[in-house]
Amino acid sequence: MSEIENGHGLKRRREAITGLGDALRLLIEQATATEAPTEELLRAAELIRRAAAPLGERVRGRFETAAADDLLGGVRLYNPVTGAGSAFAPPLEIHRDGDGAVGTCTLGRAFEGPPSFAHGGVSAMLLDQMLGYAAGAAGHPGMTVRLDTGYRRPVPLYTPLRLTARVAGIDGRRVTVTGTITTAAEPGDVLVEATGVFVALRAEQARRLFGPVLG
Ligand SMILES: CCCCCCCCCC(=O)SCCNC(=O)CCNC(=O)[C@H](O)C(C)(C)COP(=O)(O)OP(=O)(O)OC[C@H]1O[C@@H](n2cnc3c(N)ncnc32)[C@H](O)[C@@H]1OP(=O)(O)O
Repeated sequence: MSEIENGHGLKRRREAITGLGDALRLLIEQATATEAPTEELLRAAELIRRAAAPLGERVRGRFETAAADDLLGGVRLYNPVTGAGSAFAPPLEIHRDGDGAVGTCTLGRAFEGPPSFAHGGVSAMLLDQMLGYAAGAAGHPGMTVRLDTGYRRPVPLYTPLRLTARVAGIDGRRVTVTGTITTAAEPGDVLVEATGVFVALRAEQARRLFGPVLG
């Protein structure tokens, strides 16, 4: 895409994608929490359909990477957990912390399972990403083959959360990673814990699975 060939164009596009992601997340939050009159819902649906139409005029196919992404550099703006451009992502922000990783996010209404608490599948999704990040950051990237989650206490909505992950063991192609979710205010009180097993792909597997994307 010629408009982003120079660095300035790429920066501007990434900012625009983040801005669109922010707007979509606001929309999802308001649309999930709303008790506005029915007429307002009907009007909003029409407006949203109209706003979506031009975005659909140029789209990428399943095996095409977003022009603003950098797969090998780890930039994935539409990742459903961390992507600033994803309407679906909280988004979870992750950074390295010593030999592990720490993440932060706050979950809104759209992630609700039991009333006023997060859906258990959402907690598993956040932890899968955390554990996978920690495996990669430790130099052992792989795909999840197993994820065990223990739900000790419900995860509250609208509450800053803190997630942790660290590699617990490496055995050939298998990396075992453990992680937790707590509130940011009470990092000693574990709400959810997880243990994941990640398997490094053999070169032939990586080619088979991701060849069409990487070219
Ligand atoms: C910085 C970037 C951050 C990125 C974070 C990403 C986080 C998100 C990660 C994901 O969500 S990945 C998507 C979900 N995962 C998948 O779709 C993976 C589906 N599984 C596969 O495609 C295959 O299992 C795979 C290609 C990964 C491996 O296939 P193999 O045929 O090579 O596996 P194989 O059966 O030979 O097992 C390899 C090793 O793993 C072990 N293993 C397999 N399944 C296991 C399991 N369920 N539990 C424990 N160990 C297991 C297996 O015993 C064996 O150990 P050994 O080498 O010691 O013999």
